[in-house]
Amino acid sequence: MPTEPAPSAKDYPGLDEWRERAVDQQPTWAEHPDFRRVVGELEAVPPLVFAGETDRMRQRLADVAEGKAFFLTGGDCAETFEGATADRISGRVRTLLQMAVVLTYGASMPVVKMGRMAGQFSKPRSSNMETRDGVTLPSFRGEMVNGFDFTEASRVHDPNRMVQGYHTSASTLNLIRAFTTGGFADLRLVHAWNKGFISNPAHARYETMAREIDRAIMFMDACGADFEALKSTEFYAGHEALLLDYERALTRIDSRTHLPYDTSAHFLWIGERTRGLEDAHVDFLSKVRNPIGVKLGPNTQVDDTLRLIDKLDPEREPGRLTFITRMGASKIRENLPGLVQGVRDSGAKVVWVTDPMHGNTISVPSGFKTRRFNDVIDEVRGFFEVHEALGTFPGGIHVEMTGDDVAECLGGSDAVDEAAFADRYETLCDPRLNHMQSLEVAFLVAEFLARR
Ligand SMILES: O=C[C@H](O)[C@H](O)COP(=O)(O)O
Ligand SMILES: C=C(OP(=O)(O)O)C(=O)O
Repeated sequence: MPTEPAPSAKDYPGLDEWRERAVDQQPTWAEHPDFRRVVGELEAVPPLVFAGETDRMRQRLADVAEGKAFFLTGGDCAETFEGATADRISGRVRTLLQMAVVLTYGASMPVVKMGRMAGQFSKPRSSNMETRDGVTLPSFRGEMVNGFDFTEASRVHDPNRMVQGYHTSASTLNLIRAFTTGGFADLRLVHAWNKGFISNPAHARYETMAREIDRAIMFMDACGADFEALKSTEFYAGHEALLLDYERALTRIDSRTHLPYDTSAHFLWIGERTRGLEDAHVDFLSKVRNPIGVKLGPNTQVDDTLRLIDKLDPEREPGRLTFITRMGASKIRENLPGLVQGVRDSGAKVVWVTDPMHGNTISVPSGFKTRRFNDVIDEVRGFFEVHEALGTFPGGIHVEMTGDDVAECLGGSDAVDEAAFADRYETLCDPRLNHMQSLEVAFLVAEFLARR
């Protein structure tokens, strides 16, 4: 509860130092006539999350760092404003709840659940420009920056989109909170979460597991157990902290601790393309109290990880820092061990998470970007093998997924093939696992975890 008025973030020493550093992947909107007004508006809006919630998440992640819990993250590659409907949000939340149940039941381990949701509206891109049929326009950078339509007007970087991003995040988060605390996430509804999804092998396997959970609950009920704890669940929101104008404008000084928190989400991560040690993103996130993540690609050196730890987690606080590795299936077994070993030997307690999506993107001749389900699984398997060999804890998984029956990643036991892309490829950026592929990944991870 607030005790005394908190100072303004503007006066917090060092919080704006990032402005003097190199900053990559940003929109070109500083000269836009609405830019200053929009930033002022965002500096005045209510925070999206309470600082105390982010502290609680940091504690939960400290359990992951100690090997006592598992960290599950999933959601769209790029959220869309139009996609923030009750059906779509509930589909993603239900799928994540199902994945979490599979993991909790299969591995007897608490799961920290986070949606790449309520803020995942900006994207780093390989190229600033996109050319189609001889016409070149700025690349799509997420709906908080510009539009997906390939027209000059739509591709303009418009700061007003940040306000729409904030409001869409607020309504998404509101529904997530309603779902996860208002009865929808009650573990006794474990069957109901499966309803409405297309019937398939993973769906059937989930049904069988849900029946076992039902029996266990009935048994506990007969023994007089108290089910209060089953009625709701903690669910966190995170996104890539890419747009520093937005993240800084939503940073508030917490009235309890008098420290800065980025209140746009509970958890923020720095992408592979913007994790330069002396650069703006690392500097800015080093100043906020949220639990934070850094994506690590295949070229990461152990020295990079140690220097990131010094900068982002100087107190070596378990739960503060998560490394999200995205090496690619063919590289993880070679490149990950040195990093894990170096970090372990330094005494730092970070959370290790695998993102088996971003190192496995391919393009097929028809032009679609996709990922092979087998590569995704192979990277997850490699992640578990490396940690097993080193005696460290494989702390979590981070996937791009949706509750919808899309066809964007190839394979799975109800095999998606390229022909299906024509009708069911919906992502605006990178390909996501569909509902069934997501459940399949969860069953596999549960098996790997249980085997430990
Ligand atoms: O999600 C990650 C990146 O934004 C994405 O992979 C970039 O894709 P691009 O290489 O097509 O720009
Ligand atoms: C851009 C992303 O990933 P990476 O930084 O690993 O490329 C992402 O997760 O959306």
